[in-house]
Amino acid sequence: MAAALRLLNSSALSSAMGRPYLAFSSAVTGKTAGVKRGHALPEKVKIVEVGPRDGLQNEKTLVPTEAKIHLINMLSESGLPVIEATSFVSPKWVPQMADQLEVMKGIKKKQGVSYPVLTPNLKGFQAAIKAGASEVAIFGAASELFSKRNINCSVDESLQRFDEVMKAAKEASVPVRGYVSCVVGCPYEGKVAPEKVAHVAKRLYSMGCYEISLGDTIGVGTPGSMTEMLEAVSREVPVSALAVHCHDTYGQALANILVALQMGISVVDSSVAGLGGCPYAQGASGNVATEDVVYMLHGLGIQTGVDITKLMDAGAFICRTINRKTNSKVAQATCKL
Ligand SMILES: CC(C)(COP(=O)([O-])OP(=O)([O-])OC[C@H]1O[C@@H](n2cnc3c(N)ncnc32)[C@H](O)[C@@H]1OP(=O)([O-])[O-])[C@@H](O)C(=O)NCCC(=O)NCCSC(=O)C[C@@](C)(O)CC(=O)[O-]
Repeated sequence: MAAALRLLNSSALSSAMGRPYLAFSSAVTGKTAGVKRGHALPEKVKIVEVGPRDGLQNEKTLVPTEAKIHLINMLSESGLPVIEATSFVSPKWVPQMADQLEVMKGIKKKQGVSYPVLTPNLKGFQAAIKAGASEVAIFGAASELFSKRNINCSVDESLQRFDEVMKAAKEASVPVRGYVSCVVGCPYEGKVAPEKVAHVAKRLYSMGCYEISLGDTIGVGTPGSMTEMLEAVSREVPVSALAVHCHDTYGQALANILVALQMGISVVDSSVAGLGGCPYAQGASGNVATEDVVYMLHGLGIQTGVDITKLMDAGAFICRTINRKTNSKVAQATCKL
C-alpha cells in the first residue's frame, strides 16, 4: 500500500504543476493520472452513495423532504450508480427518516441508477415495496450490544427477522444487500473478532444477499485491522460479493479502502460531503466523503462513472441546506463549500 500511495502522490504532484486544482485527479481530464495500477487493483469501482440515508439519519434538525429529494436528484445526475435513498425503520427510533414514503415518491429515478432502502424487518420491507423500492438492504451487526441498541434484538434474533425479509424479497424478486456493522470495533464492546464478522457475513450471504457491506461503524479500523478482518471474511464469502463501508472518525478511511481494493474488493460505500454518523454509535463521525473516494480512485486510474464536479455541487447544496461544513478534503481544497 505504501508503494501505491507513493506512486499516487508523486504522480499527482507532477501532473498538477501549473494546472488548476482538479488536474490532480483524472476526474476532469478523463485520463488516468499516470499511475501504474497494481495488478490487484480493480479497473472499475462501484460507489454506493449512502449520504441521503446514512449521512442524514443522524441530523438532529429535520431536513426538509424537498431538500432530500433535490439532493438525491443531484446525486443521480453526477453518474453515481447506486444511491441509498432512505430507510423504512421506526420513526420513533430514527425521526429523520420518517418521510421515507414522500422521499421515494418524490425522487426522479434515473434509468440505470438503483435506489435501495434499509428495511430492518418484514414491516419495513412491505412498506418499502409499497413505496416503490426495487432494492432493499438488511442490516445486522457483528456485536451483540450494538445489535441491541440499533435494532433492539440479539444478533441471532436479527438473523431470524432477516430470514423473513429474504423470503418475502425472493417472492417479489427484489435484490437484497446485507450490512454487517462494527466489523473491527464496537462502541460498547471494543475490539470485534474477525471470526464474528465472518460468521454474520456468511449467514447473510447464505440467506441470499447478493452483496455484503462491511461497516467500520465507528471508524476505528486501520489498514492492519481491516486486512485481518477482510482475510477472515473472504474465507467465507467471495470477494466479488463484498463491499466496504468506512467511517472516517480516525482519518483512516481512504487507507482502509485502498487495502480493500488491493484485496480485490470493487464496491465502496461513501457519503457525499462526508455527512453522517450513526445514532447508536456515540462519537462516530461521518462516512468517508464520496468526493475524496472518487478523487483517489480517478487518481489511481480506476473508473467510477462519476462526474466529480457535479458530485461536489450536490455536496455544496446539502451543506448549505443543513448549515454544515463539508467533511470532504477535496471540496475544502477546491473551495466547493
Ligand atoms: C428494528 C426496529 C423497528 C425494532 O424496534 P422495536 O421497538 O423492537 O419494534 P417492535 O417490533 O417491538 O415494534 C414497536 C413499534 O415500532 C413499529 N415498527 C416496527 N418496525 C417498524 C418499521 N420497519 N417501520 C415503522 N415502524 C415499525 C411497530 O409497528 C410498533 O409500533 P407501535 O405499535 O408502538 O405504534 C427499531 O429498532 C428500528 O427501527 N431501528 C432502526 C435503527 C436504525 O435505523 N439505525 C441506523 C441504521 S444502521 C446503520 O446506520 C449502520 C450502517 C447500515 O450504516 C452500516 C455501518 O455504518 O455500520
